[in-house]
Amino acid sequence: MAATTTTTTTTLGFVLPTGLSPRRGGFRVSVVRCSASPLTSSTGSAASGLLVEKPWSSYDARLVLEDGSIWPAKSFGAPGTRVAELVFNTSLTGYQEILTDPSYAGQFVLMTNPQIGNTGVNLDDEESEQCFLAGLVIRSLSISTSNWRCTKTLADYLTERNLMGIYDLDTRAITRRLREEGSLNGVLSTEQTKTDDELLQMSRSWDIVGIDLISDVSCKSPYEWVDKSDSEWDFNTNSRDGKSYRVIAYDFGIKHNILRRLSSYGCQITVVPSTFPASEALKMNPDGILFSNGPGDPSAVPYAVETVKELLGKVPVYGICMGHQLLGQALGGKTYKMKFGHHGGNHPVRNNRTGQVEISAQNHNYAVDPASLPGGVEVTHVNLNDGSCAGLSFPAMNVMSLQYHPEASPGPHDSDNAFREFIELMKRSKQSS
Ligand SMILES: NC(=O)CC[C@H](N)C(=O)O
Repeated sequence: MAATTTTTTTTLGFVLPTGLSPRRGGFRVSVVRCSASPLTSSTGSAASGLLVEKPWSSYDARLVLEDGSIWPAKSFGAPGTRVAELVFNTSLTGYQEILTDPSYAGQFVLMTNPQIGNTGVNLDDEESEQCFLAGLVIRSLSISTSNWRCTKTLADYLTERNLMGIYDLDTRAITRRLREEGSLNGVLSTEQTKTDDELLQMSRSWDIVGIDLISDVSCKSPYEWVDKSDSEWDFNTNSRDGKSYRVIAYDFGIKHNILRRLSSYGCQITVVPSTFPASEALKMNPDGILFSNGPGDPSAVPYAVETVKELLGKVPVYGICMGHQLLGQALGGKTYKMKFGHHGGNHPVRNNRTGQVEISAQNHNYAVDPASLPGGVEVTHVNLNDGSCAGLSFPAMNVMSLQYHPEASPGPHDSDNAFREFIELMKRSKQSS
């Protein structure tokens, strides 16, 4: 496939057919073929300083976005055709944790870090048993893999898990487009028999909004979780009181590091499916309940909101990400879809109670609208990039929640203290009962 068949270069670095010009909010044409790689030449010229293409790699894949742009690329995972929503992630490290975060179900993740794959993959950095995301989009795949924990290359890992991955496309230009136009649906395909128009129609006739994605990623039956964080990676250990708390964790797509952190803080955890009845959870006499992260639209899972409502006020609860959004709704608030969401390990959040700023790990496309919340519900944390709600508290019902990821994995650990706050909440509630 030719990398470029166009004649007009735009300021964003991609090229358009003659006579076309880009404009904010979309394109006048239905199909625009974009430059695959402005830095790479398939003919190769060492003298001109350009990278020389490897003879064995070719542009065998396409990413077709719903705005009509087409991005030729090279595939390094499984073959096939997948439709999903494209989001960009600004984390510099931790691609394996991102690949195994179930909250990415229904999405292609584009990494803004230009080179991925350097450290390969290992058995320790998994955040769930499976990869639920629809595919990985990167600028450059590292040609060498080097890490003492590495057991295989990223390409082999994706292929074994039947996951699509593409590289050698202009991820900066695509990221700018997502920031200007908002998240876009797209189709990733290695099938040469499908026309650009067919793929474009596929991307335009699919929508992530309104779909229940948590039922596919949640566990099917309850289980006990005992693993703690590896002592080599653990920190903050002085703040633990050594007491044990019984916690039920609703699995809407839970990341393992949430469970490891709770366990390290002294919790005995039973993980239950998203459909587990509230009455059954209460019969287990927990000290607290955690509502986990999870993929997709929080207003598409009313049954989960009902479960949260039934538990409110009966036992201390803690919501993380999807769990926070479900709590927001259960308290009477509304959630909305953000323009392009927050995905990365560099999001500043202000804790309104302490005035301190935490750099946090985030991954969400929806948020709770603070104006829709009833009196008594306090916005405890604010995302400093855009002022959106990043945390809630409703002391009258022992509720606390965060829109972001105190468990990091990947990302900074500034917010780990939130697990201790949940322990304090359970302790206070136990003492007063
Ligand atoms: N990490 C999560 O829990 C994601 C929450 C929700 N699915 C969103 O995209 O906003």
